[in-house]
Amino acid sequence: MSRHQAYRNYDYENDLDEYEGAGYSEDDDELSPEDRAQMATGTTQVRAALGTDSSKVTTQQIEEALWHYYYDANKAVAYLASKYISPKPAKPSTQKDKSGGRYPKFHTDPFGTGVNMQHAEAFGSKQYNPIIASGYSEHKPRPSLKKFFHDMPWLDIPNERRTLFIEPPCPPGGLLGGSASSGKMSKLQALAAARKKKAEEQKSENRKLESQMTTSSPIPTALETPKEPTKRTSSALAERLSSRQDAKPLPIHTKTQTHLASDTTAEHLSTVTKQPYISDLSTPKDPSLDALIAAPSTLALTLFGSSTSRSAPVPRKQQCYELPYMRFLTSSNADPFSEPSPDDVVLAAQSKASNKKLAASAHKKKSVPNGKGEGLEDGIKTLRFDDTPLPKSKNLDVVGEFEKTKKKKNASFVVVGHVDAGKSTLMGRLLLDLGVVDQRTIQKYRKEAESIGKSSFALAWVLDQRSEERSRGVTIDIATNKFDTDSTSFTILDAPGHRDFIPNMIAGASQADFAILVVDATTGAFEAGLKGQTREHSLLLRSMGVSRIIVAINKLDTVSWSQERFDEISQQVSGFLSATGFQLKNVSFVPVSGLRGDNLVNTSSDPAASWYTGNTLIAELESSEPMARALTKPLRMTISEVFRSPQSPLTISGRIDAGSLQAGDALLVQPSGEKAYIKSLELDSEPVDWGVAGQNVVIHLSNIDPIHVRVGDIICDIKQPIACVDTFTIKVLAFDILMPMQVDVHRGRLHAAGQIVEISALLDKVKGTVLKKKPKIIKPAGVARIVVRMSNSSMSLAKPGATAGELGTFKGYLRDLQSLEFEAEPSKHCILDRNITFVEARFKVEDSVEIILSPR
Ligand SMILES: Nc1nc2c(ncn2[C@@H]2O[C@H](COP(=O)(O)OP(=O)(O)OP(=O)(O)O)[C@@H](O)[C@H]2O)c(=O)[nH]1
Repeated sequence: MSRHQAYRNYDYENDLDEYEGAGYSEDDDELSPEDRAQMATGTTQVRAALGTDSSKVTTQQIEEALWHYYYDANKAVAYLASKYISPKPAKPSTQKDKSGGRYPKFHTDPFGTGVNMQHAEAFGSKQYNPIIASGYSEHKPRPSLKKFFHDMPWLDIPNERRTLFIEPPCPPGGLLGGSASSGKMSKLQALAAARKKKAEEQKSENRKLESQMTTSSPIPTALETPKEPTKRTSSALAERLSSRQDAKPLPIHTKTQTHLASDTTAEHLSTVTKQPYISDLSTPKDPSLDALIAAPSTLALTLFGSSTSRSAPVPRKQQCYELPYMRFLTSSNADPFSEPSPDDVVLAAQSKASNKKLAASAHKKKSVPNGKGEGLEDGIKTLRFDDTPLPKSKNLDVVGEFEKTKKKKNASFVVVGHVDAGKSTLMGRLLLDLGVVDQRTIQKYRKEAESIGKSSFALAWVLDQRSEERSRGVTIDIATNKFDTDSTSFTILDAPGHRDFIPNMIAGASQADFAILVVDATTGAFEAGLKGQTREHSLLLRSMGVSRIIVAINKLDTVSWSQERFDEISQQVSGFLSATGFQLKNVSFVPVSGLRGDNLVNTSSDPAASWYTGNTLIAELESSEPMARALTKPLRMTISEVFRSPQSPLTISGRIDAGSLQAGDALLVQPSGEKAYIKSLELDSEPVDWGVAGQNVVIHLSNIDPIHVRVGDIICDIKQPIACVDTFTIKVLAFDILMPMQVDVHRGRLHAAGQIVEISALLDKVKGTVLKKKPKIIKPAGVARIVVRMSNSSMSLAKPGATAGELGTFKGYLRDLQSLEFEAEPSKHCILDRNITFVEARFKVEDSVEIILSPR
């Protein structure tokens, strides 16, 4: 039987019956062998001590006495002698225990009340003795109490040695009842006493003054003398109120009065509130008011003590008690708001300081020759209330500094491809082989992955850090990591392959110099990918201006390193990429196995892979030139993260697309148009003074409210800011039928609803000349110039993990942006609200464009 079953089957009633003694018998109280031995020895000793008198007591009586006195033969003898051998006459009845008087129950409380049974009997309190109540009473002579307790000396302490309970005195006034008058005073107490004395003096002076005023001006104010009470007010109460008024015209807190002064009752109430209702109660004018004053409760007496000596009977009216510590409130501190608070003091000092500034500025203006008195006005305008000091700039020649440094190249690459192509595993393995991640970590990941049945994902966990990504086995957001080779400092941007997370892939691609397109060589998987995200990602890369692609044909171990499979895939992908607009000289193919690490850092040792003699993946990465940096162009940086850091409540990060920046620079955040300052900045977690195009930097901003800064916004040069537009003209290559229609406009993680409002012209694909003006429709593969207008309401931020539904679908792209002209209309500035995105002609700077249109 299980433990649970045992509990279920347990017969509580039966057991409780037994416990309560329904079947109680003497046999149940058998003595232990040790008790028996002690009892036998004790009995012998008692009989010996009693001598001839031992015949007057039974063995049972001896045993009972021994039991009671814990086998102390002497005490048992004394007891037996007094009880049975020479008993005192006429003793109150005694009772026999239910168990035959053999057990200590005789003197103990069977209900656990802690009451000594014999003691209770002595007081004649039958309610404590259930034995008597249950009919077990027995008339037996009992020893006197004194005698009975003779061996308990603590009950017979002489009076002079007894502890006296001394009643605590009334609170003397020290905080928490601490001494205020006796003993040596602390400095604090002395200060408090001095203040109190001073305050009392002042108070008495005030009283004198008031009494003089009352006598000299008999015209009472409405608040000082209540009008006739309304009917609702009882006459007794009215009398009491008026008597209070008469009794003490104390200072009035006008704040409380003004609120309620609209009707008579309110006036009364306001008048009451103004009174410190404590002390005047003790001297009611009318003796009938005694009836209204309740006697203090016991609790009040305990808390506050008696206002007079308790020994003398106290007239009721004098039994009114002050609230604790109220009498220590002096006129100087009776009103806690009568003096400025510490905050008020600080504010006053600040306003004084700013007044000084103001005065100085006004003075300056006044001294200007025109003397038209505009100085003060202008001074107020220019007055800066945000007193955060502006960060100081070192005014460095950043480009010159950058060129002086012999730093490694910086390159970012995005890893894209169909879902489960093996992108994260490939990067995890690369980092392991490069020594960026150690074997122990991988072992740990392997163990953890095994525990959730995903052991094959252990390497992917190096980049997939989120628990959701790990449990689902898919990448959700861009994961970044860094590694260095001899020549270059690389930033990995591992993109999600799942179509639901396309916005995150776009965000990653927008920061990349080049891409690794991972293709799954497994039979069927490559074909599925080509219809899916292998194709889509390639198109997006092209749209983002990424021109260099390394195609990693992965999982070749699953096809026994078949060279034919490799060639077949290479051919198909080359054809597709060239059709998409990539130049094949910028595309390379590497056969790899991410899981086993073949051809990543080291050439494959598998004999089946010996046919490949080309570069490893890392060699291909090193040979890839990052995009040309637009160092001397105006500053442009898309914000990829906004967060709070220990250095600043507003920290942003992103890749500098163009230009340069340094600590202390003023920036403009678009589209909010708000100015900010660079407090400090970091590169690779190290504080630096400056940053240039191509670097991923962390910037701590100051002097701007965080509400003006969002992910996807652009940081730009304050003198050459980016223009915000809502209508723009672009040249597009149509992948689908194109006509005046609703579209989604995407830029990085931002997107906005838009509309093709006009098709200006059909263009020649090669020469770009106009073939037809204002065509109604453009067929797939046609090139056209169109005008797009964005709506002002649908711009939104694509949160990490946002699904395609939230962003609109990417069913097809309207153009290849490589050779586009971009004709933004700066006259139509985006000033409607923050929901309007803006478009920038970035491709003119770096030959890359971030705008994607998708049909709605
Ligand atoms: N046999 C074999 N399996 C591999 C190889 N590379 C990856 N895999 C397996 O492919 C599965 C998916 O790997 P991931 O690295 O998560 O794929 P991914 O492309 O990053 O997935 P998403 O980012 O979610 O699109 C895992 O079970 C890996 O173990 C390889 O070279 N050989």
